[in-house]
Formats: sequence, structure tokens, C-alpha cells
Amino acid sequence: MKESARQVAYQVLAAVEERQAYANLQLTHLLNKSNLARLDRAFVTELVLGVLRRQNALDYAINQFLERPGKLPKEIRRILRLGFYQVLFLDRVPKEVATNETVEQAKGLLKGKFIALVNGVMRQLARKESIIWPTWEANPLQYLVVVESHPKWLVERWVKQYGLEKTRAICERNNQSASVSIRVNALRIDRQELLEDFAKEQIEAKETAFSTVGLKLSAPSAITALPGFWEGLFTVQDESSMVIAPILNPQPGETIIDACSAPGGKTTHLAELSKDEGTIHAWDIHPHKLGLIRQNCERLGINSVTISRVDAQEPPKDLHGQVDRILVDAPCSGLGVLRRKPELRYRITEKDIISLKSLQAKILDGLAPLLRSGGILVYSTCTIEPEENFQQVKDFLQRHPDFEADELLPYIPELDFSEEEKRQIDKGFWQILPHRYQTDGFFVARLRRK
Ligand SMILES: C[S@@+](CC[C@H](N)C(=O)[O-])C[C@H]1O[C@@H](n2cnc3c(N)ncnc32)[C@H](O)[C@@H]1O
Repeated sequence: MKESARQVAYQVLAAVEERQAYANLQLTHLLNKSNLARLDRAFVTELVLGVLRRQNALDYAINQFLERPGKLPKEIRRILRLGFYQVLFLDRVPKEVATNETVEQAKGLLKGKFIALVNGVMRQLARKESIIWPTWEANPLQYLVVVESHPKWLVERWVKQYGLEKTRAICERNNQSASVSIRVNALRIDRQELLEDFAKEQIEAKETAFSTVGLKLSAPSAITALPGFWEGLFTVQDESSMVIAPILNPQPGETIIDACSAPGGKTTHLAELSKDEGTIHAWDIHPHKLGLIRQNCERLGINSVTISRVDAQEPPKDLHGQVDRILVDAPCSGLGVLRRKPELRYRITEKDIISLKSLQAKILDGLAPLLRSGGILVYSTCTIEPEENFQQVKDFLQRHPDFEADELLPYIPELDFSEEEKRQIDKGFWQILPHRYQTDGFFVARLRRK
């Protein structure tokens, strides 16, 4: 039987909740298996990401209609979250349609009294004028936890670090959708030419502010169907990620390590920048991810990359003192990319941040002896937690007096930097919060071995 968009959305949400699946990967997997048309596929994506982004708000609203909210089985809560999301956040779905479809969905998944419960709650919601939400003015913390749907510990942490206003801006940004950007493969085509190819096919795109090889698509699109994808003319990459490889500034003929490289977004950028004439060692600890790097290199026509399974905490000793440049795009808590991975906010804990900090430090310590004197190490993360960023680099420099922070300004895009950013950049690092330039949040530091 043909599955509906709402059924597929339910299945993705179930996998995210019960099997800790990543929503974006699960969406791709189940959408590819389904026979849904383009508009329905977009609807599934909207439902899944919307429900995850607004989970606390939805639960707050649902609980107002229940006598014992704590006792609600998770399948029913999942159906109600989908229904409430359509009624409260999607103007284009009429209330009656959302209500009827949610009840129909309950009939397919639940039995007896539970169907009646979903029916009763949805009809009460449809009759209600509006939900009374916590307000920013009365209680900003509660507002951010409920209305902007971020866990309390995280909101408190960010408020301590960034203050209330910035935290609000970050949370709001995390609940907006992310645009798709691509990095043009300079080995095969230049940006203007690809832009013209897109225009011929009525695909609207504009140049990115962060990168001279980036294009931002005006509307979401099936990437593999874009002209030039299979010819390797571009790679999907967020604008903020396009900033990292130019900071390492790889040169043709050099020996370069990309120590945490899967799926190869930055490895392939390094190869493009060094004109595919260097020796790039692309490492990752997870063998199953190595194939993704290989596929990307093959599609983009890159030959300078050697891919191996290596634990960057204990890299091969024969490279000691031999390497010109190292990129450590470290495993991190990912809290800078919540708009793309909304479920991470409910999954990551403070304990994870501490254990990731320790793993990152071991990776940095393992790699440090490989760099030749005068060589460059770039450390980057897609998180905004100080332990994994500023503190990590500060501790590393203390443990390794043979390293120093290096100049960053010549390697980053020319932007209208704030005073705080200028101070950071002078010290060799740069933290971008997600709301600042409407990109993912990230951190980067450029270090030199003396
Ligand atoms: C942020 S992701 C890298 C993304 C990649 N640089 C890109 O741009 O496509 C971090 C990677 O580090 C890998 N990793 C985790 N622990 C590692 C270790 N001890 N040694 C090497 N790689 C590791 C993970 O498997 C993951 O693929």
C-alpha cells in the first residue's frame, strides 16, 4: 500500500526517538524508499524537522489537554506532536484537515481508547482559540525552554556564556530552516560558469559571502538532479564549512593530513585548493565511513587523496616531523548545527561535552609531533561550547610550547567584523554563532609549529 507523507514522517520520528537515528539521514533513507511526489517529500521534511525543532512547545501545548501527561504512551505523543505541529505552526494546512488526518493516522497505528484519546484532544485543540504560551517578558528562561524548545541545561549554559539576548537569537536561528549551499569544484569549472549552467535550467542561486567558490540555492532542490552533480562540478557544503580549508591554505606538492575526514567535505576542498597536486592523507576512525570519502573523490575527479582507517589519537609514527599541514575537523557536540540536526539538542548532554573535550585533546596531542617545524595545524569544530573551542586550544598551547597561534586574517573572508571578532581573529581563532551570519555555528583556530 502506498504510504502517505504523514506516515513517512511518523516513521522517521520513531527511528530518531527509538533508535537514536539522525533525522537527516533517516529522512533521505525513507524518502528514497517511498514513492512520494516532490511536494509530499518536502512536506515530510517540513513535518519531521518542524516537530523536532518545536518538540518542547508541542509537548507544552499537548499537556494542557491531558489529565495525566506523564502517562501518555510515546506512540500517541508522537502522533499528537505531528497533529499539533500542523495546527499550531503550519498555516497552509487547514485545521480540519490536520485534525482529520491525525485521527486517521491514529486509527492505523493505535487501538480502541487511544484512538478516542487522539480524537478528543485534536478536536479540543481545533475548538480552542489559542494556547497561552510563557512570555519572554515574564520569564525569559522558560520562554526559551518552551517556546523556542531548547533543553533547560543548554539554555542556562548559553545564557552564562553569551547572555540572554544572544541566547535568544541563537535559539530562534536554530528553529529556522537552513538553505542549501554548494561548493564549486575549481578543478573542473568556475563559479560563474556553473551559475550560468544553473540559470539555463531555471535554477536560481547566488554567490556566497563566505567563500569565493560557494553558491547558495534559492529553493531546496534534489541535489543529485542538479545539472553537473554527476559530472563532479560541485559538492554540497554549508557556507561556514567552506571557510575551513582555505585557512589551512594547502599548496601543491605538500604533505597534508585531514585527520578526521569522513565524509570528505573538507578533504576534497583541500585537494581542490592544492590543485590535486599534493599528498593528502584522509583518515577516519570509522571504517564504514571511508567509502563516502572515496565516492566523493571519484565523483569530483580527485586523485591526490589516500584514504585510510586511522585513530588520530595514535597516528603512524613514520610521519613524525614530515607533514606540512594538518586539519583537525574534530568530532564534537555539534551544537552549532542545530537547525540542520534539531534532534541533537535532546541527545547531547553536558557529560558528552566533557568526554568530547578529552577525545579532542588526545587527537591533538597524537597529531602534534607529525607536523614539521613551521607547519600549520588548523583545529575546527561545528559547536559553540567553549570547552571544545577556546579552552581546548588554550590548553593545547599550554601543553605544547613548541606551538603558537598564527595569523588568521589573511585566510578568512572579508566581513564586517565586530570588535569582539576582531579581538579573536588577532589571537588566531574565530567563533561564529549561528545567528551572526545566518550560517552554521563553528569555531576555527590556526596554529603554527615553531
Ligand atoms: C566533524 S566530522 C568530520 C567532517 C569532515 N571533516 C568533513 O568536512 O566532511 C568528525 C569525524 O571524526 C571522526 N573521528 C572520531 N574520532 C576519531 C578518531 N579518534 N580518529 C579519527 N577520526 C575520528 C568521525 O568518524 C567523524 O567522521
